[in-house]
Amino acid sequence: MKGRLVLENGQIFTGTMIGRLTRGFGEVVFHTGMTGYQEILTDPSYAGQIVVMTYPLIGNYGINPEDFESRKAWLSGFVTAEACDEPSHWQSNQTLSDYLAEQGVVGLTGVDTRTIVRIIRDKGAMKGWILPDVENEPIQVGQLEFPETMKGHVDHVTTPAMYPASTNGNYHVVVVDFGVKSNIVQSVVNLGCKVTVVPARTSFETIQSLNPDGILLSNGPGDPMDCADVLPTIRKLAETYPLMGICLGHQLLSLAFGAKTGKMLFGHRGSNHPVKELASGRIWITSQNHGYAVLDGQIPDELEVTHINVNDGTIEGVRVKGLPVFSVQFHPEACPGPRDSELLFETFMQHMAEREGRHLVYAT
Ligand SMILES: NC(=O)CC[C@H](N)C(=O)O
Repeated sequence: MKGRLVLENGQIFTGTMIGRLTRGFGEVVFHTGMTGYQEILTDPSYAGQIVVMTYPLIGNYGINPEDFESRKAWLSGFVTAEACDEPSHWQSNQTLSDYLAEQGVVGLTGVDTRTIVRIIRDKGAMKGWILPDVENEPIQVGQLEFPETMKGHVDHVTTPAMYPASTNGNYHVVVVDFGVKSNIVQSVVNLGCKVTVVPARTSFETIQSLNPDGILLSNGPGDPMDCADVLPTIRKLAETYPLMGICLGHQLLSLAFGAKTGKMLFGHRGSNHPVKELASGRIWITSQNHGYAVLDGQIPDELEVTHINVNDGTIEGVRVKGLPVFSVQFHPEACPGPRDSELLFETFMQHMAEREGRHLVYAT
């Protein structure tokens, strides 16, 4: 079945529908990863978005039971130049299209993705619809509605109730779930931590009653200012415990200490974004997925910028001066990779150990 991607600016792209043959609406963004589509499909940060893959062949290693980042696909649509229907990988048990269909997500393939990327790079991320072609009826762009896409997603994707992700370990980490990728949880479990995942709007008192050694603020979808109500809690957590923030968690920590965030023209979504660690001058290649950023030039005295993006100079990490509290805009859990910045989880462990006056001891 033929289908179309209709951009808010009136431009229309024709392709073949895959996955669920339905309508999809969202913010149209592009991702430059050659691999990692399974992680993209199941990363809750993409809720409300239609993701266009710039790499021309997607789906060639299929879908496997190991690489999910959450229990389902959250995004509104998925667009490729070519979607492979005959995957080859020893772990694969499903095609991309079958997975999308099972998850109720619409896909469009055979699309001129290069042109879409050029439009988005030029004009910025914009809203769009994927629509099935009904008997070649012309699409009346003027009659389509393009409502707000970046609000309300965190409440949708966060865990409805607190749960233990690992019940023993030397340190107890509470992960505040704004839409957490499972490999963020896994990264602290792998370091031997006891981990409890709590809903996004859990109070300071409830978290305190869990007696944590450290707090991890997760990634998540939408505009960080949509979570403005949690900023006082985050500030209190940061003033009480060692804390690490990732992506949305980084934006929320920065906001809690008085920084400002803003929407980027087209964001960073890919697996090879170079980031400079300012203290060492080292460059890390990182996985990224964000459309907002902490604004430069308005950093309050309490914060220090620790990392910047090499391509465009945007802020990629901050720390709170005098506290064992830091956050990064990129993804140190590195799924699907690269693993350059994984050591940040060990820094977080070190902070928890120092708070206890202990030497860092990994559980065996
Ligand atoms: N991966 C994330 O946590 C994304 C953060 C935020 N939703 C953004 O787009 O900037």
